[in-house]
Amino acid sequence: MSATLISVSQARKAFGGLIAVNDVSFEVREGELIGLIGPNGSGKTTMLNLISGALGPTSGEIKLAGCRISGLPTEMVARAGIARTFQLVRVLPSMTAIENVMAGAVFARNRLWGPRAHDFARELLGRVGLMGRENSPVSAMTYIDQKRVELARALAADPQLLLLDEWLAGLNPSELLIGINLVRDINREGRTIIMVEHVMDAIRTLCGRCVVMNSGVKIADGAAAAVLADPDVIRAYLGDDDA
Ligand SMILES: Nc1ncnc2c1ncn2[C@@H]1O[C@H](COP(=O)(O)OP(=O)(O)OP(=O)(O)O)[C@@H](O)[C@H]1O
Repeated sequence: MSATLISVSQARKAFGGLIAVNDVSFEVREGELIGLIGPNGSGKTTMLNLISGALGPTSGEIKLAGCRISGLPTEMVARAGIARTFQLVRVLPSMTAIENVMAGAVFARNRLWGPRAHDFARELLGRVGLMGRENSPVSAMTYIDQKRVELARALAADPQLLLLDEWLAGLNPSELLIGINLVRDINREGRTIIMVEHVMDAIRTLCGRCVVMNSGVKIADGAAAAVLADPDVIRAYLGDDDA
């Protein structure tokens, strides 16, 4: 069995009186692709924010390959090997696609500069389906293409762990198929992935394992098929009245 890459121990995040993440623990092993799922407002994005360092936990601890990362600033977490995409895309609109991706390479564990960063960024844009669009200003791109740029930028950091926050949301059926294959390929290359996703077909197809949150609490953690058939999980999604 592969080694533990990320371990989340009793992570808690309170916003005033609201406990968005309530003493959640789970581990992800090297090479795994797990789904972090749950109904709206269940704490998934907050969990990603804790892992990426965008937020510090109120209590608890997060370790990457055995080293504590919780409480570190985002740049240091990025440098340690965690990259992410955002639910609402965050690209640098005044820059071109390739400039955005090259900006990601600066945060790589092995920083790349100049022509090497440029070549790598071009290769990554090709991978996400944007070959020939390197010099397009991001502000002139569609939302979906901006998502592609953001994924390429995350990959440019050469992360050990990639966090995808609803990266497949909003894709049409043919784009979804391409997106699913892309995520699968990225994982098969050895990159560990945690994906927050509402597209259940993608979860079923891609994720060996799922962690399920509801109202800040982890309610299930196991093989995707078993978890999605768990009555507690179904109840959480449908609400008590419909379960
Ligand atoms: N910065 C913040 N300040 C106050 N409350 C917050 C903040 N961020 C999140 N919350 C609250 O924490 C709870 C969990 O939100 P979060 O965005 O983590 O859920 P989610 O599972 O990602 O939801 P969705 O699937 O809708 O994106 C929600 O009640 C949300 O309103």
